[in-house]
Parts: sequence; C-alpha cells; structure tokens
Amino acid sequence: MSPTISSSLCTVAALSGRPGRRAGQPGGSKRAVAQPLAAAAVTEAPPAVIAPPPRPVVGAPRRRGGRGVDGGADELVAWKSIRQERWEGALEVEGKLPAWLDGTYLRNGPGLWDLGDYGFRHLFDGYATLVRVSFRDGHAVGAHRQIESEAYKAARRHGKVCYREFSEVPKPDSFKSFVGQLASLLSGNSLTDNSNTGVVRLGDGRVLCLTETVKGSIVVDPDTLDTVSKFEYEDKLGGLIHSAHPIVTDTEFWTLIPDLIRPGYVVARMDAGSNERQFVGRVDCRGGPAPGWVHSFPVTENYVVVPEMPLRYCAANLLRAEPTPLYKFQWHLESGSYMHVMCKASGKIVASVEVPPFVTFHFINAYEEKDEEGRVTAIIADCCEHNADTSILDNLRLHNLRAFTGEDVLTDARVGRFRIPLDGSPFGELEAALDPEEHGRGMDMCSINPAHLGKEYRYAYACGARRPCNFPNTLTKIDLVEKTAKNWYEEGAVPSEPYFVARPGALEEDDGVAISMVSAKDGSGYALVLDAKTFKEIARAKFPYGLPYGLHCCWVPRDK
Ligand SMILES: CC1=C[C@H](O/C=C(C)\C=C\C2=C(C)CCCC2(C)C)OC1=O
Ligand SMILES: CC(/C=C/C=O)=C\C=C\O
Ligand SMILES: [Fe+2]
Repeated sequence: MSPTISSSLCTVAALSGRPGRRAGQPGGSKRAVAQPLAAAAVTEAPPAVIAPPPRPVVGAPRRRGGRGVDGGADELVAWKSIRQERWEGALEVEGKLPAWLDGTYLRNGPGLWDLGDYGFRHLFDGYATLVRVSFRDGHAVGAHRQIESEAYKAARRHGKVCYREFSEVPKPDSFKSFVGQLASLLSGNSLTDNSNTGVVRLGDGRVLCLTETVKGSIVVDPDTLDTVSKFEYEDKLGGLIHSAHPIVTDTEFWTLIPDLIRPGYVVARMDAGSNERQFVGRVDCRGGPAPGWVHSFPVTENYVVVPEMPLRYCAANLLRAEPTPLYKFQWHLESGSYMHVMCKASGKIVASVEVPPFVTFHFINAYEEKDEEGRVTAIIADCCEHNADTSILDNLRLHNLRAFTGEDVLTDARVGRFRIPLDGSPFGELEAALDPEEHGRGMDMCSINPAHLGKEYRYAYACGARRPCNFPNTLTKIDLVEKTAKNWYEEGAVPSEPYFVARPGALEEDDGVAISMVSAKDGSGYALVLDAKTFKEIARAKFPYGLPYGLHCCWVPRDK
C-alpha cells in the first residue's frame, strides 16, 4: 500500500466528487520600542508612530459590514480588520505579573478581512495576524505583524483575493482564467497558504504557523515576527490538506493527512529537527463519500485517535465559487460517525467503533483507561463538541459576529467525552463530561497543561459562554473530576483561547497561569493573565489599541 497521497492531479477524482475506490474496511532583536499609541489606533486609522516603518496597509481596508467604518474607539474591534501591518511597544501593566513568567506568548489568527471595498464573509477567511506578548521581570512588550504568505502578498499586490481561502474564491476574470483556475485547484496551486490558524513551537525551536492546507505551513521568527520561510515537507507523503492542529512535543510532531481519493487518513510523524514526515499507518473511512473534516485529533501515550465525523469534506463544494451553507463540507448523517485508534508503534488499528454523531473543531486531550492489572481497556478522548450541530460554522460568519442584538444565538456546546473500548465492541460512547450549564453551554478554543498531553488529566481551559451571546464570551476552567467550572467574564468583552503556562518547577497540574488576549467593549485590548488555580485575574498588559480576535497560541520560554 502506498503511503503517498498525491498532491497533484490524480486528485481529479477526489475534487470532482467522483467517489474513489474504497479499500477494505478498517483495517534579541534590533527593534526600536515604540511609544504606546492612542487607544484603538492600530485597528482604526493608522497612527503616525510605528516601528519599524510600515508597508502600505492592504488596499486601505474599510470595514464593510463593521459598525462605524472608521470609528472604533469605544466599540469592540474583535471583528474588525487590523489597519497596520505591524506594531511593537511596551505595554502598560495593571496588577503584578509573576516574576517567573519569562518568555513569549504568541497568538495567530485571521486579523484582516477586507481588501479595498470588499469585505470577507467568514471569520476563517482573514489574512493571518500574529500577536506577541513577551514577559520579563514583571514587564511586558507587545507586538503584532501580518504573516507574509503568498496569498497575503498577492492580495496586497493586486487588491483582490488571489487564492482559495476558507470561503473566499478568486473571481475568474474570464472563462479562460476560470479553466486555468480549475487546473490550478486540482494541482493545489490555487489553494491558500494563509496560515491563519495555529502557531506551534517545534522541538527544535522553530516556530511554525499552520492552517488546513499543507502549503500553509510557514516558519516565523517569534522575536521579530518576521516570516522566515515556507516549511517544506521533505518527503513523498504529499497531500494538499492536513489537520490544522498537529500534536507537537519536544521530540515529535504527529499529523493526519486526509485522503480524498480513497477516503481515509494517513497518520504521519516527524522527528524534531527534521522536515521529513514518516508514514505510520492508514485508516480507511467507514462512512463516505469523503473523509470527515479533521481540524484536530488527539493522541494518548501509545495511540493516535482518528476521528471520522459526519461533517465531511466535499469535493463539489470545493469547486463552487460561492460558499454553500456548509462551505467546503457536507453533513452525511447517514454514513455514520466513527472513532479509530491506531497504535503509534505499529501503525495497526486496534479499535474502530461507531459513535453518536458529533461536530467538533478541537480535541482537548485523550488518555488510556486501565484496569487493576494495568491493561488498557479503553481510550478516553475529550473534545469541544457542538451538539452535533453544524450551525456553529454559520455562527462564525462575520455578519453574525458583528450583528449582536442581544439574542442568544450561539450554538450550545459541551465537553464531549468519547469512551472507545479496546475489547472489540463495535460501539463507543459519547457523553458530556460535565453539565454544560457549568460553562454556559459554550465550549471551544481549549488548552491543557502540556505535561498531561496524552495522559490522565483533570483541568481544561477554554472559552465558555455567559448567555445571551453570539460568540463564546467567557474564559472557563473545567475541573473534569469535580465536574465544575470556574468562569471569568467581563461585560461586552471577547476573550480568545486561554493558554496554560506552567510555573517552572510546578508539581500540581494547575500551578501556573492562563493567558488570553481580550478585545474589550470600549475598543481596547489587553493580554489577561489569570492565576490558573483560582482563575482570578493577576494582571493585564494593555495594548494601546484593540486587536482583532485571534485563534490559537503557543508559549516560547526564554531559555529555550
Ligand atoms: C480557523 C480556521 C481556518 C481554517 O481554514 C482555512 C482554510 C484555508 C481551509 C481550507 C479548506 C478546508 C477547510 C477544507 C478543504 C479545502 C480547503 C479549501 C483546503 O479552518 C479553520 O478552522
Ligand atoms: C472560534 C471557533 C469556535 C468558536 C465557537 O464556539 C473555532 C475555531 C476553529 O479553529
Ligand atoms: Fe483550531
């Protein structure tokens, strides 16, 4: 069996919706520090002071669909485009930052949703904005910068969308260019490299920004936020898309590569310091006609868990110029939902069970359940589960995010806990790990103490909800043993993923801080530092302007 997933045109079958043949079943920088600017300056009118000199703002973005095109101070800027390519400066700290907090918090996300007069439609379409907050000796320096992907540079050069984003498709100027576009879609050339989703620190110290496309893997400098280079995978595995969230440890990197031709997933691993993914094994889908979307997946110490959800990639939708209600996906309830478990060492599938339908972007963690003799009896895998309701994708349209009227429209979510038996039973379980009311029935953008990756754990940090709302608006610390949550809330604010950073030498799982970037109701923004134990604020480092919402984060300790 070839481990290679072609990244060129044999993918016609997959992309044109022709069902593929199904194989057998389961088987120290030099920057000047700028003075703080007036509130909301960088998200609003470009200010005069900036270091280093900016390049022109992309197409002088106007906020189509935003409230008050150029007004901004005094109102939330979470869903408004960043107006300046970069900024850096000392942040004013309120409270007391822990002296041990020594390193850089990085956050990636789509921060620019306008090109000239044209406004993007979906949160996930925006061009990537990296945010940095470096902590040392109780002080904080902040910065942001656009990632210089080919997609971003081309958009800036031509003033229009040039690559296929999550929901945006370049408009063909003529039939000829449409044909050309079709060909380049099939070869992957027209897919975006706008790495607006995750940011990870690899075991060898390189910092990588990621998205759903393989070509959207970009190395950045965590200090200057410079775009360093494309991350080239030096192997023959191919694949145009992968899980936007690899599992990264100090020694390795695990990824899933969906195979749209012969529906399935390739599981691959890469050693720290290498650019070569190695084929570990393959999971054939049990449902069809295409693999389920794998934005993320969990691992345990010995196993990789491969989810197959009924929200499946859809080749026909990929070809459409206008977004469909489910974008590049389709809901195939009839084809079932499955969880597969692969042994990391052998690549063999040790369980493949049918589970109740589910919709998730993010797995939280997984671990092995053992009996008294220490034998592994089941895999427990937790995720942020949107009650098997795909309307969460619609919730994240910018129009909806910008139009909060006080109505409670956010889809309910819970900590979905899968139990996957390893005794050959055909079914797995999926239940809420705690009463979702504990976190306001909002649940996404999670982190854990990384020392518990793949192991039993007690605490998860995430965004939750205080109803009514149209987007997760709290930070929540979930205690999976007590089945309770502690919540942080500030009226009108939009906090992003709370990222757990352990105190050096910590022995307890929640000894550390949770860091989040908050877009406040008055147009300002700050990095919030919560004591992870009490979930109370210890300090906030205030940006002199409000930043757009962002997605995922990582921590780069200073001495690494
Ligand atoms: C966040 C976030 C960003 C994001 O998606 C971005 C892209 C470019 C997705 C592209 C695609 C798919 C999701 C499906 C298959 C086709 C393709 C166009 C590559 O998703 C997020 O969650
Ligand atoms: C921001 C998000 C979901 C929020 C819903 O509650 C998902 C991001 C995916 O990467
Ligand atoms: Fe994500």
